[in-house]
Amino acid sequence: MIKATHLTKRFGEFTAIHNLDCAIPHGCIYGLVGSNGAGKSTFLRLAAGVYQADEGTLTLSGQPVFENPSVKSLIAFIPDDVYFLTNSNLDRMAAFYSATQPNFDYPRYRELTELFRLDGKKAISTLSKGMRRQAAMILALASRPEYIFMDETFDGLDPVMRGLIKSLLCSDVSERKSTAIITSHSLRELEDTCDQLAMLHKGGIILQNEVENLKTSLYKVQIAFSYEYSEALFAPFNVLHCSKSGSVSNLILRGDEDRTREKLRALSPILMEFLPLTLEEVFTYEMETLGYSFHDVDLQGGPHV
Ligand SMILES: Nc1ncnc2c1ncn2[C@@H]1O[C@H](COP(=O)(O)OP(=O)(O)OP(=O)(O)O)[C@@H](O)[C@H]1O
Repeated sequence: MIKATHLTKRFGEFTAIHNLDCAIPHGCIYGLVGSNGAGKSTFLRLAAGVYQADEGTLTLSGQPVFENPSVKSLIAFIPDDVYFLTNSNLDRMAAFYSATQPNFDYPRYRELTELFRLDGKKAISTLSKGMRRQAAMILALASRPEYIFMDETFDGLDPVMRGLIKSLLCSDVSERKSTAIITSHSLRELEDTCDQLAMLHKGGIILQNEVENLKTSLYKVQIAFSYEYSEALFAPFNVLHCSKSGSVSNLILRGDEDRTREKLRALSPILMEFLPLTLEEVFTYEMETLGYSFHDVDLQGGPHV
């Protein structure tokens, strides 16, 4: 379990992470989505023990991580600007990792190098940005970490590589019960990989939930009646959003779907259709109810509502 309690990090007068709480269970892929400057990298650096919190705590399996080498040795951290030893190649980096990471797995390293078709002898300085990201991922997965933290990992990767990294991450987490935190600007990038999603905004988590709960928490209903009616007809329902055009209303609803269907049917509609929402739509409406606009957080691949 990764647990942050009232976590706060300041840079001088500026508070980058403010009173953040979260609990991430073992075997979970936790997606942290947020706009530029939201605090994603700062949170990951706190989780990886690179930064010390100014207030609050962050623990991995109950242990503080800052200046705690035994806990740090269980972590693989891929920062947004991946770092390698100067004049190094992947094989030399693997030798370095095997000396510092207690679970480094050479057969797995070779398997992954072949899978990614990277030449272990080639100088890292000559690899493309995307290839350097792949190299960092190989080293991270071959380290057999208990915790894997990836900052903007899919940036600069082509769709095939993105798919490969996502599937390797998912199988690693499900087979070994490791725990992953991945960050992105794009909700769409994370939704097919993560078990839980959190929206970070100005250093605080404003919305977090399991992806399955998010997907089923809200639904859209298109409904029409032959008689004159106003939006007051829907007062008994948990309506987050209603728009009416002629006799047809589009409703965004929360609550038990079967019961809602039954109650709406009792109003004798001439048309009634239940439609699923995309995750982006769910975030949009959930954030609206919290007083935020999805557009304020300025995510790439914004909502289509
Ligand atoms: N070392 C630092 N010194 C001063 N301010 C910092 C430092 N690191 C981060 N910040 C500030 O903290 C805020 C959060 O930065 P952070 O890098 O965590 O955001 P982010 O969500 O990862 O952004 P991006 O998506 O652009 O990478 C920003 O306003 C940034 O300027």
